[in-house]
Amino acid sequence: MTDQQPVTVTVTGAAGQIGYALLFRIASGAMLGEDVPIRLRLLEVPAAVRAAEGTALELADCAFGPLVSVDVTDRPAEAFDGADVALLVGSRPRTAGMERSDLLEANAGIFGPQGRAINDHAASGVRVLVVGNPANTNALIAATSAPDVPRERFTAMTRLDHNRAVAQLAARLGCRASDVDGVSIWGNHSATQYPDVTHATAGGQPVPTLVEQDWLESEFIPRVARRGAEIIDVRGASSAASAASAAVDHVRDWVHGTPGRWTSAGVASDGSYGVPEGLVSSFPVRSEDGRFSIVQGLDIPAFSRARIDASVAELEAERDAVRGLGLLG
Ligand SMILES: NC(=O)C1=CN([C@@H]2O[C@H](COP(=O)(O)OP(=O)(O)OC[C@H]3O[C@@H](n4cnc5c(N)ncnc54)[C@H](O)[C@@H]3O)[C@@H](O)[C@H]2O)C=CC1
Ligand SMILES: O=C([O-])CC(=O)C(=O)O
Repeated sequence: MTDQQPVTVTVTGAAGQIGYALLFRIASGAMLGEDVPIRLRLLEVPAAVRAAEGTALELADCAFGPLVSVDVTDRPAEAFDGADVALLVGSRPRTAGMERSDLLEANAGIFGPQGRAINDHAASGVRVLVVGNPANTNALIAATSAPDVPRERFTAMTRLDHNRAVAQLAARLGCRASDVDGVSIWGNHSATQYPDVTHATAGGQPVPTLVEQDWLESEFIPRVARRGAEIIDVRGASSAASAASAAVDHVRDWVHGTPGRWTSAGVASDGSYGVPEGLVSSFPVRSEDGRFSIVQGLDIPAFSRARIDASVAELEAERDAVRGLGLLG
């Protein structure tokens, strides 16, 4: 028996494909540790509550040591009540004929109310990871709707992009993913993102001395930035298990730290590297004492500057579109 208080983890979109890959990892202890009791709260739309209840039955059947309870609801206030960690996965996918502004508006209708529910009901130290696309702007909407929660507690997932970049480098160099450090994802979780190896090392060697610039420009950067589309093309559905794994990595590192290395996450900009304050942009980050901080003092060559600026311009356009719809307060 453990006398530790259970940690409440809320997952939205629990009946979706990422939810199905994510919940079992969380319940097994992969995210917070095998000795940390977990209370799961699953939020779904009414039509998918029964499917989420089916997943809850399967979670019970795994007899995971850390899992204390699973509750399923379609009410955000109930789902986020006392939440210590909130994984916002459920979102409105883009469908045929939908303009980008329609997509932003539909998602604001989800992430605005969920942000308010987090503001009003979550635990005071809540940590929020937005996975549902467009993740960065959805995180901005949720954070804006939760004025009492510090901005730093709202993050967007670019860890999948980071992991993809690390994996591509490891494959190219014939080393293990764990030998690679110092990769940075900048900007938006979209095709404009900039996977940056300027400061990366592999087995302690600077990556720029190990790979050709031409490979970086013509293969590595577009491959990482368009990997989501490649998965959809080859798999016939968007990435799910890898996205779930990245979400587990993101929260685990946020809670337990990144001693001696760095990773990437979408965090509220403090103006670092010329990214307008408040935008939720991906940066290289370290995690210490339960907080992410942007890695400071990196040299940004002109090649990188142009790519960071292009992705940040897209984030500004998304923010302005949402603001134009009257959705940012
Ligand atoms: N940031 C990243 O790196 C990645 C983000 N994604 C995004 O994650 C999201 C989820 O992906 P999948 O699980 O594959 O989608 P899915 O369509 O299989 O599941 C989404 C689930 O969300 C639920 N949902 C919709 N509105 C909701 C609401 N208001 N409250 C609670 N639940 C709600 C739906 O009923 C559905 O069960 C998508 O937006 C996808 O684009 C996917 C891969 C990577
Ligand atoms: O591209 C998509 O729709 C899913 C996604 O965000 C990714 O795999 O990075």
